[in-house]
Amino acid sequence: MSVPEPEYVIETVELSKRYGRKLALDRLDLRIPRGRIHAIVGANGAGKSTLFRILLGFLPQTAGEARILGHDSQRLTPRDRARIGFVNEEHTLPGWMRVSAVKDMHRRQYPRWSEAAFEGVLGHYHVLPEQKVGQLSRGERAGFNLALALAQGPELLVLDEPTLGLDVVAKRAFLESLMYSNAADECTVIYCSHQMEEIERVADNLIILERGQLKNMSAPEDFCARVSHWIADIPFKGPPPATVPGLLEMQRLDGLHHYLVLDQDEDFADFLRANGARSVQSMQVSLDRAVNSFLAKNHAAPVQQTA
Ligand SMILES: Nc1ncnc2c1ncn2[C@@H]1O[C@H](COP(=O)(O)OP(=O)(O)OP(=O)(O)O)[C@@H](O)[C@H]1O
Repeated sequence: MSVPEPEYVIETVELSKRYGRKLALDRLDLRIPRGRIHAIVGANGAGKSTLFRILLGFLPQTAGEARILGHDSQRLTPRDRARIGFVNEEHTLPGWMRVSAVKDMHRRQYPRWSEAAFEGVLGHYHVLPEQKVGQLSRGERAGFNLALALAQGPELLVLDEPTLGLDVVAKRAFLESLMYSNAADECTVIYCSHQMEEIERVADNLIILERGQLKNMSAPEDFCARVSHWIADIPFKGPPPATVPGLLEMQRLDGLHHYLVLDQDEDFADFLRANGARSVQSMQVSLDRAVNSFLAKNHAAPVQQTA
C-alpha cells in the first residue's frame, strides 16, 4: 500500500529560533502546499535564511516543529535530501573541478537524474564541459547550479537568492531557464528573493516574513490589491500621520498629498475629505511598490527588545 503524499511540502508549527538575545523566528506557523512557485520575501534579517537552514537540517530550532516533505527537518536521511534541490546565492561548487566531472558526480549520486532536464537548463548558457567551475562567470555558475538541482529530479526545489550579484542579462537568463524548464510542473519551487520583478514574473504565491513572523500568504495580485495609492489636494498640513488608517507611506509632491495605505476602501476618501481634501483620487500600485512600502513600514517600527 502506498503512503499518501503529505499535503504540505513545508510545515512549521510555532517554530522559533533564538540566537542569544536575538529572536530570528518567532513562533512561525507556515504551511506551503505542494506544487507551484512560492516566493518568500522579507526585509534583511527577517529570518529567511534561518528558516531554510532549519528546514534543510543544517541548524536546530530553539522550539517548535519544522517538517519538510513530511519529515522532521532535523532527522533527514540522505534519501530525503535527494528529494530536495537547493540553490543559494553562493553557488558553492568545487572550483577546481571540471563541469563534466561535477555533473558525473551528481548523476551517480541521484537515482532520478534527468539528462534532458540538465541539458534543457544548461543549453541557455555557453558552458563547456571541459571548463573548470572556478572559471565560470557568476551567471554561468548560477545556471549550472540550477541545471544540477533540476536534473536531480527534486520534489522540492529551494532557490535562496539565486540571482544575487548577477547583472540584468544574467538574471534574465536565469529566470528564463527556470521558466522554460517547467520546474513548477514537476516539483514545488520555493523562491526567496529581494527582486520583486522576478517574483512578479514567477510566483503563484507570495509569502511575506517580517521579524520571524508570517505577515502574508496570498497570490501576489491579492496582496497588491490590499495596498492603494491616494492623491489628495489638501490645502493645509493634512491629518497627523498617526491618525491616517493603514498608513504605509506618505509624501507631499507638487502641493499634493500622496498616501500609500493598507486594507482601505472608499471610506478612506471620506477620511481625506473630512480632513480638508478638495479632491481625492485613488490608484493601484505595482507589486514592487506594495511589498517595499509594507516592508519599509514594518522595518522602520521600533524593535521590541526581549530579555
Ligand atoms: N549565527 C547567528 N548569530 C546571531 N544572530 C544571527 C545569526 N544568524 C542570523 N542572526 C540574526 O537573526 C536574524 C535573522 O537572520 P537571517 O539571516 O535569517 O535573515 P534573512 O531574512 O535571511 O536576512 P537577509 O535577507 O539579510 O539575508 C537577523 O537579525 C540576524 O542578525
